[in-house]
Amino acid sequence: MFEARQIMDAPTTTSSDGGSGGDGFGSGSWFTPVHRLHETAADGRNSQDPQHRRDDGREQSAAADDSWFTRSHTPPPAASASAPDRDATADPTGGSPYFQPRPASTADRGPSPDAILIRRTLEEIEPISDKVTSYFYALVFLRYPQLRDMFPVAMDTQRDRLFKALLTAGRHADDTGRLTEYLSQLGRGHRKYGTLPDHYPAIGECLIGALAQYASRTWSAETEAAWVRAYTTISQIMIDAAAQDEQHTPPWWEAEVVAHERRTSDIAVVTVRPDQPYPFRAGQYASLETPWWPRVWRNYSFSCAPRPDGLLSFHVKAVPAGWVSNALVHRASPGDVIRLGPPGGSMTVDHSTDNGLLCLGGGTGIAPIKALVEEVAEHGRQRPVEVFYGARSDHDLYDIDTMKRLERAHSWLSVRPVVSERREIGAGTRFPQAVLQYGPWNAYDAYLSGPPGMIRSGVDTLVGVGIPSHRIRHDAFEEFAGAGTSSTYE
Ligand SMILES: NC(=O)C1=CN([C@@H]2O[C@H](COP(=O)(O)OP(=O)(O)OC[C@H]3O[C@@H](n4cnc5c(N)ncnc54)[C@H](O)[C@@H]3O)[C@@H](O)[C@H]2O)C=CC1
Repeated sequence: MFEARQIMDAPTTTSSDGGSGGDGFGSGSWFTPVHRLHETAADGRNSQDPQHRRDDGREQSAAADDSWFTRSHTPPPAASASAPDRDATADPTGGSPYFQPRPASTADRGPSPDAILIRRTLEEIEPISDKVTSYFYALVFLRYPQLRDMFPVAMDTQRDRLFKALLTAGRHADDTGRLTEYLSQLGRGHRKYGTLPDHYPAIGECLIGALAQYASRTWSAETEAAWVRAYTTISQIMIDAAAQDEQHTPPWWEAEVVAHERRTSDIAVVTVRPDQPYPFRAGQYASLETPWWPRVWRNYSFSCAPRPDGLLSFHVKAVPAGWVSNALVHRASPGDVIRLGPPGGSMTVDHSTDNGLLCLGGGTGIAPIKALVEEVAEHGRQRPVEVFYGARSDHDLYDIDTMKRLERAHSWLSVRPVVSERREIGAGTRFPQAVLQYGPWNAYDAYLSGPPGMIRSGVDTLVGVGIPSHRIRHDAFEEFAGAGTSSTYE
């Protein structure tokens, strides 16, 4: 058994300003970060202010495992670990040997030695991941009790996020392009939690400690060294992205609720006014924190394109045990102030093509589809946009009036409600398969938003009718993370 603390002299990346401080985080440890986030954010908000401290990795993956909102999934980018022509000087990985692009000839031979070792660990712990997660957090809170305040009081659904994000990053170790994009977004998103570079060594140490404890069959000095290299790179990418972001963006935005419209007993359209300009694109999402559940963040897609008055809207459905969603639907009212994290996701319109847009929105998944339609309208170039709006019942088509209004205003837009469960037996239409009754879709890009099952089945359906997967966009729910159950996201 290898114990993380026995390898304090493991490879480190040091810098004059980034060494471990005397605050108990990673002192004398490894994974030393290069960049230090400034104590005071660009907007003057002090990330050390206990009022404003945010949980470190606890929601590490607002990007990582909250299914649909994880990060927008665009098909695998061309860049990968095997890209032979990568510009080494622009390498955001800091030139780690772990992520060194391999020549195509060797890349073709399969995963790197480190990736093989990491995958073996992951395979061993997968059946007992619950235990490993608990042990990991026990280590974090025991060894670094000062980190406890950064996590929500109740860890329930938050519990495995940080750990899953770390494992996810490890799992995709060889896919440099996607991993860098994922980790950069993760690093930027962590600013709202008050995460500092000095926190990373502590988390890394506990990660290795938990893995060493539970992956005893496959653990070895080589495996440990592979994980250390991986984590060093992972944290460096996140730290660098956060430091860069800090130059021009606040860690979070305060936003006042200016309108709260109940559409059904459990769905509300919430409109907020951010305290300063909030740049985003239609199709993206933001994480929201309410005053009632500090440090609990959930992601919601914007239901509007950027507006001249700067207001933002979200469609929120109160789900069972959904702390944030229930608060937003049943408690929030004009005058309340919530917090917004930075925008995330890449389910955005590609304006470089004239392809039509085939949009599938299921339930509250219609929100970002409406935003995409608005952006196409504002862009001015007429492209066919075909929206299929899936709901279980007529009652659940809570936004059909708005969508139909948009359809009347734009000749290039068609909106088709698809109701899957009707009173009359056999009267419902299957969604998303309903698109098969129309088409052809080969000159369309597809945008999917809704429950994970709908997205999976939608992707299968669309690939089946000939839309190549690189032209199908949706927010990822499994790409870099353990799939959430419907209770882990709102
Ligand atoms: N960017 C995104 O992808 C967004 C995703 N969402 C997610 O959308 C979901 C909305 O929930 P509800 O409004 O309760 O939707 P819902 O459960 O009522 O389903 C909406 C539609 O999807 C279909 N559907 C559901 N599960 C399916 C499956 N396994 N296979 C095929 N079709 C399926 C239903 O038949 C219905 O037509 C939530 O999970 C929410 O997190 C919400 C907003 C944005």
